[in-house]
Amino acid sequence: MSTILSIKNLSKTYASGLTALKPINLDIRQGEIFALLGPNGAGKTTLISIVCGIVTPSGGSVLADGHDIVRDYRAARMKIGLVPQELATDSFESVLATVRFSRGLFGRKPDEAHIERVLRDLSLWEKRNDRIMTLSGGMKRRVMIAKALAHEPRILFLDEPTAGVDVELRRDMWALVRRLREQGVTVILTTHYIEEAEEMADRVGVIRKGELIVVEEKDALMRKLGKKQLTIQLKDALTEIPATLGAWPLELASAGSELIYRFDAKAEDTGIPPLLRQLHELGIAYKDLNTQESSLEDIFVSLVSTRTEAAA
Ligand SMILES: Nc1ncnc2c1ncn2[C@@H]1O[C@H](COP(=O)(O)OP(=O)(O)OP(=O)(O)O)[C@@H](O)[C@H]1O
Repeated sequence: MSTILSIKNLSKTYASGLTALKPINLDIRQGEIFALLGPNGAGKTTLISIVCGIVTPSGGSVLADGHDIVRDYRAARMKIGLVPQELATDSFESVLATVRFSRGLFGRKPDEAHIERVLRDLSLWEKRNDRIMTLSGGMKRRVMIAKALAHEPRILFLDEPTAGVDVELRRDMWALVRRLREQGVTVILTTHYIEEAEEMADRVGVIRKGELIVVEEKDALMRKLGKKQLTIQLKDALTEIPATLGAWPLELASAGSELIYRFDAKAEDTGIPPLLRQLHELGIAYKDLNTQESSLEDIFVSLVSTRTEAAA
């Protein structure tokens, strides 16, 4: 797969002296959905803002579809659509006029068929003559996306696209992002909802304190770092874990009625049969067993917290 966005040694130190990005290297592939995850203040918005020409980098370079974002700003910017975190709301303009205007800003020739397709895709066609200020928050968010797509960008940045939106709109957004990918648009999204990255992303990048600490295929990341959990529902609750089970990484839960065993999902030998045998020998009876895979959220939290400890 070819690279559509190439970020090399990109760094940013704000005038305040705060280093928001340590040198970052990242290649985004044509047509992928890439989720950029990180705690508050990690540098996600700074990274996006540099690529979109809103913030000046302190060092390094970015090529957007082959165009340098500084030297060849206009051509690079034409390739990129940005849906920012904040909604630009109180406009007296109609939806249609606003979206048409956005296209014009990039020097694109009018294309009513394209604008109609975008508005229909976002369920905004019926509202095209409404003034933006009269729309609901969810509809305004759709307008922001329509504006970002008006000039037919090849790379779309969505900064926290579903923050504060209802479940229905979130599902709609996910469907839209998938349709965009089918049309060949590359999507880079930041999100605090790890579930969203788990659902949508082909690859995941984790940024922490201005440093990209992980870039991986989502499935590989989940396989590699994923743990499984076996929950053993006991017939009779325990007050403590018997000392003879001390060698096992066990935890008591639900007031002693559940025994939790975490194991490496990729290991050949899970350790479950000997554990169950030992429970049997100790006369600890159980009524049910179930296993669960750790979510991307568990992995993310453990990645970010491990690094916190390492940095401390
Ligand atoms: N204009 C600015 N001047 C000085 N420091 C800034 C500026 N913009 C951001 N920062 C700082 O840079 C760091 C990274 O901020 P950034 O907004 O990129 O993080 P983020 O990962 O997008 O966070 P969030 O998830 O909260 O949006 C933060 O410490 C922030 O306070």
